[in-house]
Amino acid sequence: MTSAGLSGAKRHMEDSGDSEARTGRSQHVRNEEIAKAKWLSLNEITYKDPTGKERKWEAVYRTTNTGDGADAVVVIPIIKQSQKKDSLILVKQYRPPLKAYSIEFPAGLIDKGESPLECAVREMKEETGYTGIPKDCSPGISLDPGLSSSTVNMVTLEINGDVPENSNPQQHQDDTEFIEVFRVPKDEFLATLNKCSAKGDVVHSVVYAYAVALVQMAKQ
Ligand SMILES: Nc1nc(=O)[nH]c2c1ncn2[C@H]1C[C@H](O)[C@@H](COP(=O)(O)OP(=O)(O)O)O1
Repeated sequence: MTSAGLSGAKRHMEDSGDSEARTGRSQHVRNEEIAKAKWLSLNEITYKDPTGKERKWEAVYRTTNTGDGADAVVVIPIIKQSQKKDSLILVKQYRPPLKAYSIEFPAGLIDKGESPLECAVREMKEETGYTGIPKDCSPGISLDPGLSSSTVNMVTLEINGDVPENSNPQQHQDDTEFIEVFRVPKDEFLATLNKCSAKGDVVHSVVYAYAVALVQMAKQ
C-alpha cells in the first residue's frame, strides 16, 4: 500500500521511518548570517528534527539586542479615571512593511542596560505622554516565531487619569516618529478595532487577541 492509502496518523509514522523518533526533540545545530543591515539580519539556521535529520530554516534577527533578554517591550496601558470607563491606550503609526497604518499598544526596543519595566515606563511616556505604574511583566514571548527570533516582554501599566501629570499628556517623539494616540473604553475595544480594520488600518495581533479575550471574559 502506498502512503496515500494510509490513514493520516499512520502515514505520519511511516514517513518518519520510526514512530519512536516522533517522541524525540528538535535541536539547534548552527546559525549562519546571510545578510546584515543596520536593524536586521537574515540568518540560515541548521537544526535537527526529532528523527535526527538536519534541516534548514531562514530567520530574521534584530541587530539591536544587547544580551540574552527580549528585544522589546509591549505595554498594555490601562487608564482609570473617575467618572469614566476603564480604557486602553493605543497608538497608530505608519508601518512601512505593511504599507498601512498599524494599530498597536505602545512598544519599543529595550535600550542597553535598561530593564523591561524601565523601558515600558519610558516608551509609554515618549509615545503617549502618559505616566504609568508597572503592574506585571511577562517572560519573553514570541511575536512571529516562524519568521523571527524576536521576543518581547509584555508589561501591564496602570495609569491614573486623575493625577495632574496625566491631565494633559505630551508626547516626546523623535523626528522619525509620527504617532497618534487614542483611548478606547474596554467594552468598545473589539468593535473599535474592527472599525479600524474596515477602514484599512492593520491591527497588531497582540492587540486583537487582547480584545477577543476581553469579550470572552465579559461573557463569563
Ligand atoms: N526593522 C526596522 N527597520 C528600520 O529601518 N528601522 C527600525 C526597525 N526597527 C526599529 N527601527 C528603528 C525605528 C526607530 O528609530 C528606532 C527605535 O524604534 P522603537 O520606538 O524602539 O521601536 P518601534 O516602536 O518598534 O519602532 O528603531
